Amino acid sequence: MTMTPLEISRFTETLCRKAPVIPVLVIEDAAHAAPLAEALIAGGLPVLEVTLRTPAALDAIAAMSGVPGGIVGAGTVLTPDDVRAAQDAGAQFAVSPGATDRLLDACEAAGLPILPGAATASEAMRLLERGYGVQKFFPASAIGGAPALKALGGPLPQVRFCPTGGIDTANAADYLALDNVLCVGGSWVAPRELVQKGEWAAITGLARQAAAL
Ligand SMILES: O=C(O)C(=O)C[C@H](O)[C@H](O)COP(=O)(O)O
Repeated sequence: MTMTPLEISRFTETLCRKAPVIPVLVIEDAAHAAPLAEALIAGGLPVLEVTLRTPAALDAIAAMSGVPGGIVGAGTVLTPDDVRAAQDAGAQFAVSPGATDRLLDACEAAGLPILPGAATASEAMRLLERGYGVQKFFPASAIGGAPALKALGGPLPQVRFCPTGGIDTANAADYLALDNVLCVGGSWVAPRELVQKGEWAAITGLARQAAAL
């Protein structure tokens, strides 16, 4: 079923309001997917983004989709093929570092809500013109961090963001304090080493801290 940009924006706004942090997950072994999802959900982070950057990503999305209480999406969605593959695997939403018309067309046609990325006023305006009032701000810290996002909020207060890229416990609160920030995305809640070692309780601890931000 197709979705309009407005319907997509409503969906992504609800998604971004579920918890202050969306974990960005790079999964190398699909066997880690279900326990990792359980650990993050137990810590209070139900919205999970699995980046399509590893061969295991689609299997990981499929495995995580079976975990109760979670909402699993695909990150690094770049092409219409990615949109199809993510949806087939069970992804309920897509996240992209930027946005192209081809990608947005594919998501709308497939009815896969997308959180499209913007890094400048012109990119944010272009998305807004098409009906996307909820956007990812990427790569957040490298392009000026919370002060840059606050400045964008002056002329563009109607755009709400999920900043991602270089965010961790030390700076997440600076972003979350802004009126135009709904939530932040970050990989810090699922460090590679803890995932490799299967230290799920430690990951639940990090999730709990993030959920309390
Ligand atoms: O490719 C995408 O769609 C992404 O979502 C990229 C991520 O935003 C960053 O890779 C997360 O950045 P860190 O939290 O600094 O590790």
